[in-house]
Amino acid sequence: MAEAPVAIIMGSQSDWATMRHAAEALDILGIAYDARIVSAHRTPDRLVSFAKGAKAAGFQVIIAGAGGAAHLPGMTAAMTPLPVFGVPVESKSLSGEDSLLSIVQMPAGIPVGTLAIGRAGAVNAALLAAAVLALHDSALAQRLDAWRDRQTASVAERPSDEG
Ligand SMILES: Nc1c(C(=O)O)ncn1[C@@H]1O[C@H](COP(=O)(O)O)[C@@H](O)[C@H]1O
Repeated sequence: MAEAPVAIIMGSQSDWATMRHAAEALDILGIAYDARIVSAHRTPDRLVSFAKGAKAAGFQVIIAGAGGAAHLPGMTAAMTPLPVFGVPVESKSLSGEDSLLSIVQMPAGIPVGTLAIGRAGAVNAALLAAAVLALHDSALAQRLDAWRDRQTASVAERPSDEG
């Protein structure tokens, strides 16, 4: 079994600026993860070996971030029974709409849980991964509740000039 229940994979080093927000959210929740660069286009053999072996390696959830022609989440989902959450990384040319559409429009039968473009999507992918793991981990469920309580408490009732 892998020591980390969550794999964060991304198509390029350049995606880490976005995907590190997923990693940070997992850190806050005390969830171990393994972050790797895997590209359906540039490292296809690495993708096949990772995706086919992910369950046997002990991963329980996969977060996959990619930009542009973002085939990574869908191709990963095609080769593993594990839940895959896809994060569209904001691209320079088309602002991430290309990434979003590449990830979200999967054919029936092979699902990818698709998040928002960019940082919000990366954070929410981590929170969804946490929610899945919390179904069978009551201590984590309590940490997740506490995280939400802190978020709620941090929202002021009125706007301030100081921001
Ligand atoms: N979409 C994919 C895949 C894939 O889907 O397998 N592999 C790399 N890429 C994307 O190419 C973009 C540009 O990559 P570079 O910055 O390395 O040129 C990245 O956002 C990456 O996710």
